[in-house]
Amino acid sequence: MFLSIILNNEAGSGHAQHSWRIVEAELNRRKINYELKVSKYSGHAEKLAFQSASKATLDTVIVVIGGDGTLHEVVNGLLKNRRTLPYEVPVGYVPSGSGNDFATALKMSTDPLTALNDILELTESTEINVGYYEESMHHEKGFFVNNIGVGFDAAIVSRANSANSKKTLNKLHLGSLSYIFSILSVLFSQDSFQLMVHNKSQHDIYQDAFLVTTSNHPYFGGGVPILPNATVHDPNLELIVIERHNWLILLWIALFIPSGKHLNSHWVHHYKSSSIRLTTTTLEFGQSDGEEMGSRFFDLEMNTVKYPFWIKANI
Ligand SMILES: Nc1ncnc2c1ncn2[C@@H]1O[C@H](COP(=O)(O)OP(=O)(O)OP(=O)(O)O)[C@@H](O)[C@H]1O
Repeated sequence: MFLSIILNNEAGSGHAQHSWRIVEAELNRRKINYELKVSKYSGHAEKLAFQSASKATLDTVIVVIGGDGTLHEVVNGLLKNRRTLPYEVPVGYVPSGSGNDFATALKMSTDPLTALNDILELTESTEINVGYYEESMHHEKGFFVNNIGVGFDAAIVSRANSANSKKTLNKLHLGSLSYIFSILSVLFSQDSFQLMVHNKSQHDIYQDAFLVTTSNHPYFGGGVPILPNATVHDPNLELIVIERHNWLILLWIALFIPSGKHLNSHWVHHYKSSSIRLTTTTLEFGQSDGEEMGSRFFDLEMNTVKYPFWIKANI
């Protein structure tokens, strides 16, 4: 086995650096062949993944050390170039981010040594469903391992990334504080919007959509089981639409999320389908696996594709 490692030192407010030190020592101790590529800027891991896969051999595994955002970039680098690459190089993962929703969904260990040993012990890849989207307004296509959100969760991502305090809090390893401030400020300031959901022959219009998330598995926002029955092994995607009438109702719905009973609420709408299309009539924030899509009109069509992962999925 040859490991092509893609490391994002910034992930998990520096936690990935700590993971790498442990992984490096173990690889050297066991005399495993590897190369290291370090992501130097946002979007770089996508290019690095393409480079690694372009010169891969049949025994290559690309190992991501980072968070959901780094995994997202690597998967995009491989899947967007699927037709030109010589092999479908499997993706291994040492979860080292802040949220680690993909790892939570697959019940993967977040201990770097255990995650590495799981990779080294495996003898074959597992095919997992990954989300695919086409956004017609901007002629944009891409893949997601976790979810695509329009509205509330995307506004939080945008607010957290632009908060002046973020860099200072990250340096103090208090990045999650800037996230909490962002949730509270978006909860009170974000307006509801008009949304159309097209699901096969069904067309629904919501006048007061607030949280609109299409997911490949249960978790978003760092372990919140928003769609408890979704799974990466099912080619169907799940969509949740939460309407906003007042913030007290939103808090009431949030209280039921841990038990999964929020799905029974009058203001919560749930879809499960192999293909989902969403359109908005106002400018809204979007996010894909926690990466900003910007504020824009959306005409978003989503489905899933399969890709081999070198991951010991415990589900
Ligand atoms: N060298 C780099 N310097 C700064 N940012 C980078 C670098 N390489 C990648 N990035 C960006 O870092 C961001 C954070 O990475 P990632 O999402 O993996 O970690 P995280 O946010 O801590 O984890 P999670 O998404 O699981 O909460 C991503 O938006 C990615 O695009």
